[in-house]
Amino acid sequence: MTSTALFAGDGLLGSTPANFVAGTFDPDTSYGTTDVVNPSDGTVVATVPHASPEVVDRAVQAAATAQKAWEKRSHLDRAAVLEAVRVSLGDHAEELARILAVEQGKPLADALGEVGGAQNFFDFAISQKYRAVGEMVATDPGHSLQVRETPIGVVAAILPWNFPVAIFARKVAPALMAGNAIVVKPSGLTPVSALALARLLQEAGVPDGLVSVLCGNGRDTGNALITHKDVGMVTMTGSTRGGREIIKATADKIIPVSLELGGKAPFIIFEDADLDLAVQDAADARLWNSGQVCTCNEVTYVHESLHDEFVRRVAERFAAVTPTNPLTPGCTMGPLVAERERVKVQSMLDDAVAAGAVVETGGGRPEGADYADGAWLAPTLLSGVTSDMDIAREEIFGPVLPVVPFATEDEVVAAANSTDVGLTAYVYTKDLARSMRLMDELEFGEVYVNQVGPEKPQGFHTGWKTSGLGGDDGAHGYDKYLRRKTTYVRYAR
Ligand SMILES: NC(=O)C1=CN([C@@H]2O[C@H](COP(=O)(O)OP(=O)(O)OC[C@H]3O[C@@H](n4cnc5c(N)ncnc54)[C@H](OP(=O)(O)O)[C@@H]3O)[C@@H](O)[C@H]2O)C=CC1
Ligand SMILES: O=C(O)[C@@H](O)[C@@H]1OC[C@H](O)[C@H]1O
Repeated sequence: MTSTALFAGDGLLGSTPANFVAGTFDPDTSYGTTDVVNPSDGTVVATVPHASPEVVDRAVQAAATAQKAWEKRSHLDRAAVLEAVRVSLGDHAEELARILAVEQGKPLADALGEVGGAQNFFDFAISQKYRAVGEMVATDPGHSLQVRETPIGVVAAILPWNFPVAIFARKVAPALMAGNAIVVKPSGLTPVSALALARLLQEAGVPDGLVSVLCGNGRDTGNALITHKDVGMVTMTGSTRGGREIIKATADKIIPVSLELGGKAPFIIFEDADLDLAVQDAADARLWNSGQVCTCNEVTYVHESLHDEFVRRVAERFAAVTPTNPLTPGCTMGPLVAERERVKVQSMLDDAVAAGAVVETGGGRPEGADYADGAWLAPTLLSGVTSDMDIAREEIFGPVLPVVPFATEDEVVAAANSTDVGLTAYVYTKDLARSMRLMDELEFGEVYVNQVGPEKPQGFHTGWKTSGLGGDDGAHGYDKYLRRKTTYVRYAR
C-alpha cells in the first residue's frame, strides 16, 4: 500500500504543515493545532496550525491589496492564470488524489474523479473570459445610463470535508474570475488538500495575497474570518447548523452570504420505472463517497408493487460491496471521514432498528481485523421504515439506506416535501406527464429524472428551505461573486 505520509518533504506539501498567508507559509503553532487523522486506521498523518485572528487579519489585508491590482487585469488575463491552474491540477492529480484518500477516505479512483471535477469548475470560470460585463441602457440624447458588474472585493470561503478539492475549486475559480480575492478556511477534518492547492495556485501564477488558506476551527478561525470588517461576502458549504451560525455572525455586516447546506434527498421509484436502472442508481447514489454527499439518496420511496424485489436486489448489491483501504487498487468504498461520523451514523441506525426498522444487510462495523481501527461501516439497507421515522427524515450522511413503500403519487409527494430541507430529489418513471408534474410539485432546488448526478458545472446547485441560500455553479453561481454599479452621464446639452 502506498505510504500515507503527507508532509514528506517532496511535492506540493513540502515538509512542514503551515497556513498559507499572503503568499508565504506560516508554520506558527502558538494558536493551537489540529491533528489530521487517516480514517482508514485512525493514525495521525499530519498536525496543522490554527490561524489566529491576527493571522486572519494579515491574510484579509493582503487579499484586499492584491484584489485591487487583480480587478484591473482583463478577463482574458485572469482566464490565462486560471487556465494554468486547471492544467496544473491535471499535472498533480495523482498527488492530490492520494492526499484525499488519506485525509478524507475516498477511494483513489473517486479522488482522481474529484480532481477532474475541480478542473471542470475552473473550466467553467475560464469560459467567462469574453463575458459582457454590463449594459448601456437606452436613455435621452446626450445622456448615458450604464449598469456594470464589479467584483465584491474579498470573499471568505468556508469548506466542508466531503469534497475538499472540488469544493475549493467550486468557490475559488468563479470568485477569482469575477475579479475578487478569496481567503479559504478548510474543514478541520480535511485541511491538507487545501494547503496543497495553495502551493499549486502559487506555482501556477496566482498573485501572492490573492488567495490565502487558513486552518483552524470554524467557530474560532472561521468566525474571525467571516466577521472581519474587510470581508465583503461569505460562501460556505456544510451543515445547516453551521450555516445558521454564519448568518447570525455576519448579520450586522449586511453582506451577501451564500450557503450550500444539508439535504435529505428522496429517491422516488414509481411502478412503471425501469427497475434495473433504479436499483443500480439507488445503490450508487447512496454509497458514493460512503454516502457523504449532500445529494445522496437519503431515503428511497418505492411503489409497493416493486418494494420486495427492490429490497432483495439492492440488498444483494450492498452485500457485494467490500469496503477497503482507499489506496488499495480497485477500492470502490472506503471508511467514513472520521470516527465521530461513524458513531453518529451508527447511533441513527441503532435508533431506527429500535423503532422497528429491519436490517436487510450490513448494520455496523464490518467483521475482520482490517476493520478494527478506523471509521468503517458496512453498506446497510433498512426495510420496515415508515416516512415518519427519524431515519427517513433526518440526514444520515453515511452508507445507510432506509426504504419506504408507497401506494399513490399524492402520498409520496407529500412525504418527500414534508422535511425541512429541499436540496436534491430523484424521480424514476417512464411517464413523461408524471415526471413533469413531479418536477413542478417537489419542493427541491435540484430534481433528477431517471438519472443521478454529479451536478454539471454549467448547472446551478441550489438548496431550497433550510438546504441553503443562493447556490453554486453556472451563470447564477458566478453572479453571486459580483455586485453592480449604475452610472448616469450627461455628455452633451
Ligand atoms: N449542500 C452541500 O453541497 C453540502 C452540504 N454538506 C453538509 O455538511 C455536513 C457535513 O459537513 P461538515 O463539514 O461536518 O459541516 P459543518 O457545518 O460542521 O462544517 C462545514 C465548515 O463550516 C465550518 N463552520 C462550522 N461552523 C462554523 C461557524 N459558526 N462559523 C464559521 N465556520 C463554521 C466548519 O469548520 P470546522 O473545521 O470547525 O468543522 C467547516 O469548515 C452535512 O450536514 C452535509 O449535508 C456537506 C457538503 C456539501
Ligand atoms: O457538495 C456536495 O456534496 C456535492 O455538491 C458534491 O460536491 C462536489 C461534487 O461535484 C458534488 O457532487
